[in-house]
Amino acid sequence: MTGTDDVLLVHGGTPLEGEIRVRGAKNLVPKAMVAALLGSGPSRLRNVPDIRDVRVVRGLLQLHGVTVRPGDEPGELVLDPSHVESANVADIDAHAGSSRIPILFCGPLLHRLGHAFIPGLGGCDIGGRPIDFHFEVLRRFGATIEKRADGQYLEAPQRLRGTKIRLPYPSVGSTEQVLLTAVLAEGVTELTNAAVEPEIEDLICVLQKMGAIISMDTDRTIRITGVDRLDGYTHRALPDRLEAASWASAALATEGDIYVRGAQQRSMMTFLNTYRKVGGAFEIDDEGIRFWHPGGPLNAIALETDVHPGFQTDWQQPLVVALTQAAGLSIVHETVYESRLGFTSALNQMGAHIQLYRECLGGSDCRFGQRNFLHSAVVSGPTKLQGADLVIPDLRGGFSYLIAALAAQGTSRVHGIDLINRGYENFMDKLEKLGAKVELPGGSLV
Ligand SMILES: CC(=O)N[C@H]1[C@@H](OP(=O)(O)OP(=O)(O)OC[C@H]2O[C@@H](n3ccc(=O)[nH]c3=O)[C@H](O)[C@@H]2O)O[C@H](CO)[C@@H](O)[C@@H]1O
Ligand SMILES: C=C(OP(=O)(O)O)C(=O)O
Repeated sequence: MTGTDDVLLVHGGTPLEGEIRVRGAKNLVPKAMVAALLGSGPSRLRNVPDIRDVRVVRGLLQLHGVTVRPGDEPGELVLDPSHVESANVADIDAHAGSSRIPILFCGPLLHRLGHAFIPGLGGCDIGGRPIDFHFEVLRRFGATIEKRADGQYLEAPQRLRGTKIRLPYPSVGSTEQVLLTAVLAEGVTELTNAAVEPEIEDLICVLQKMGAIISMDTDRTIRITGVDRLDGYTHRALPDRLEAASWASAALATEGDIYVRGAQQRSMMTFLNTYRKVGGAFEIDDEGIRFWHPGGPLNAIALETDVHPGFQTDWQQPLVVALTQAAGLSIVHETVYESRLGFTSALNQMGAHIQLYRECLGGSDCRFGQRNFLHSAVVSGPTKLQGADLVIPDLRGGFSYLIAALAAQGTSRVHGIDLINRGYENFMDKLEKLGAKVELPGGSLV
């Protein structure tokens, strides 16, 4: 999607109603695809969504000699790493800036080839997003790292060795870095202060199926006993709890009613508690979760994002749109990323009242409190939203703008909608199914 195709006209004021389906999680599937590099035989990954982050990793894996083809059922990929050793990676620069996943190729490539090149990373612009923990972790395993203008060059002079690591913060990517490196390292690795997001548990399930030995304690400690060889796996990816929560927030903000097939209670418990406190209704069955606005005013709340099992930061932006419709003052404290509230200025243009603060409001002190970052918000509601011209800043901010435009009176022009394809499968078709009045500038209803 390029040029004028990248703009969506949204005629707001119609509740979203109907059923959509979420498939495998954006924050698991690409990593499970990378894990296939560790196997000595082919892997089968099921429930793979057609999103850009998956396409990017597919391209990268193919460049590294992994054959990727569709499997027997829709959404199944077969990944065969038999030709990694003979791959020609000359075009890897073309993948610079495409997503955050290339950094996770380090461990598997170091094990297989003894060297790795990592181009510049992409991902959402919601903070500095350093990768210092990743490199510290890799050094501890015995890798050497050289930063050059075009990216990072890594080498493993000998087999990587298990080690003891304590993360300064329970970073998701760094925990995955440790897992993907430790499984084939010599000896035992003990990781403390690890992230324990459901997507990490699912990655551990993938690795265990491959032959890894990994235990997870209740105190953020993960122990990995390295093995000499891993096989391929067959795995069905856990569903995308972040996408499911985005549609739940859309139901609330537009006063709608959406059944999200595939949504799972277990990975969404914290979100569901918050949804209920705000005044949203939900009903859980074996196949999914129905989310709806039960009528009457919504409640203002105090919300703090955190690592799992806290309120996931990627749930924050879509829910803030619903909070503009709650009666009273809501407080939002973003503690995972220092710059994830910038999207609220466009909501204010639409009529919302959201004030940002540098202080840690409404909860515990976080890493950003004394450092001049606007990372707390006070949302005063309810406010009527009016259509506006909006430019999508990042993935979840972009989905929030779609929700706000759908909840608003009048028409909005939403620019940069292609970014949403990074993490929301077929979102245009889903909007249509839910009765959204959206139109491409050429005039055709989507
Ligand atoms: C592809 C993917 O899975 N993305 C998710 C992943 O991102 P990602 O894995 O990049 O996020 P992290 O959990 O690593 O980052 C959390 C915090 O740690 C900091 N940090 C991280 C690494 C590092 O080397 N140094 C450092 O300081 C970051 O700046 C951030 O403030 O987890 C985030 C937190 O749940 C989610 O919002 C993202 O959707
Ligand atoms: C921040 C996100 O993703 P990424 O880490 O891929 O940028 C997200 O999914 O909201």
